[in-house]
Amino acid sequence: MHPKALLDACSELVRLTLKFDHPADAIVSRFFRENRGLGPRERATLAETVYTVLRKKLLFDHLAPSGSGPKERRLAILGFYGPGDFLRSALTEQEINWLDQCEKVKPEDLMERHRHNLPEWLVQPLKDQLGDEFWALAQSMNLGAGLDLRVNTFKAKRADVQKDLAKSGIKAVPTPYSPWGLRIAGKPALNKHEAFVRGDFEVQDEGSQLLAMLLDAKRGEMVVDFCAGAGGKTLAIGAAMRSTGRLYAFDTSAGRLDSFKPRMARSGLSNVHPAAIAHERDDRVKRLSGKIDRVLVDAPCTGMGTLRRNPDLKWRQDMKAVEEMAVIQASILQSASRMVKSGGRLVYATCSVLPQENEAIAEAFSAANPDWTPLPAAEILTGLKVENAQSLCSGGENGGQFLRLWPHKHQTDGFFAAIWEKK
Ligand SMILES: C[S@@+](CC[C@H](N)C(=O)[O-])C[C@H]1O[C@@H](n2cnc3c(N)ncnc32)[C@H](O)[C@@H]1O
Repeated sequence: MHPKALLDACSELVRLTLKFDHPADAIVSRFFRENRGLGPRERATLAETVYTVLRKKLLFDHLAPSGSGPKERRLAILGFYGPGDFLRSALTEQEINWLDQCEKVKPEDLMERHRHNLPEWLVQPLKDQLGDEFWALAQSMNLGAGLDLRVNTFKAKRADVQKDLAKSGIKAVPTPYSPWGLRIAGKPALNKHEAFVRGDFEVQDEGSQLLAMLLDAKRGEMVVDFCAGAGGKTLAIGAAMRSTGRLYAFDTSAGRLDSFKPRMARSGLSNVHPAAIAHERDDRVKRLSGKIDRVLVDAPCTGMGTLRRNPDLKWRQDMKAVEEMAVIQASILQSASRMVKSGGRLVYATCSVLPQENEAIAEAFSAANPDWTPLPAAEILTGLKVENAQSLCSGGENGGQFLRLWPHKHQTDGFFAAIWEKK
């Protein structure tokens, strides 16, 4: 595609995304469906340009007014993903001069907000938790996420998948914490790879793998993944159960559960039972009261731990959304907990880095439910032979109570988990 046409397409996609009326990934996918002639490199340029604009929106909004032409074009120029010469061949002389000026701006000349590119409502809760480390987090949140795989241990061994990938020139190394994970260099297309089609692996962040591990589901048990969505963690749990017992995958979104079906077929698991529920007090849930060995509540959340992948979320939410989410999270956790039998395990997890959705929910649950014993995440993970498990945790008397993953420290998305055992 001619550079000018590609820049025009980038500007149009920036314009569509900045309406914030749908999630950015849905808008990008739709644009690709409607423009089927786009090749893989053009798609990469379009997607990365839009994501850079979303990540650095405050900086670019600050720089854009000094240029001319439609605002979305100026933003697309600032965020353009590709060689500088290629971009410049699409620009007018005036635009080239403006871009040169923008590229000379030094970070020390910028205000804080133009450096961290985070909305004010999110900055203070992060600074309160992290102090000086806030800047390392802000920086890591404004970079793209890496690519992790979870080996389907029901079908394959990690070392064999690693060798299979190497044969096709894909470099993969074991993830530092999850015994199921491989970290891939770069972003190779994997969905047509033989090992993927065979169901030997799924794409899954190492953090999500650790959440599934905390449930520690065993062969033959009755287990519920309460907010199963497209089933990422369900598949990990099902493989840990060696396709035995019964694993219910509940979600209020039938659409998400539908997209789980092809993944389930690939995985070879026959113990998974997906079921759409109307809400957390659905009759299906009530019927299982006191019957389940382990329940995972991977609760809906603001997703503030996933800004590397979903940078639009920070502009589409606010503190009011966090507070509303907390009410839903508490209600789901309370309902889901009723299914657990005596001696059973409950795990509450989010992909948020905000204490309102994490520690506050877990501590309120513990206070209101004295018949539950909180279990320390660090001990569970150490027992499962996760190296340096303590470094993944925080809270409680010795800092090992909750799983607390951070992009800048652990190269995962931001995740939280709390665990209890029913007395
Ligand atoms: C964080 S996502 C789950 C991701 C999924 N566990 C995975 O690993 O791919 C949260 C899910 O909760 C579902 N959800 C929202 N409200 C719910 C409710 N009241 N009961 C059960 N699921 C709910 C959403 O549809 C969404 O799929």
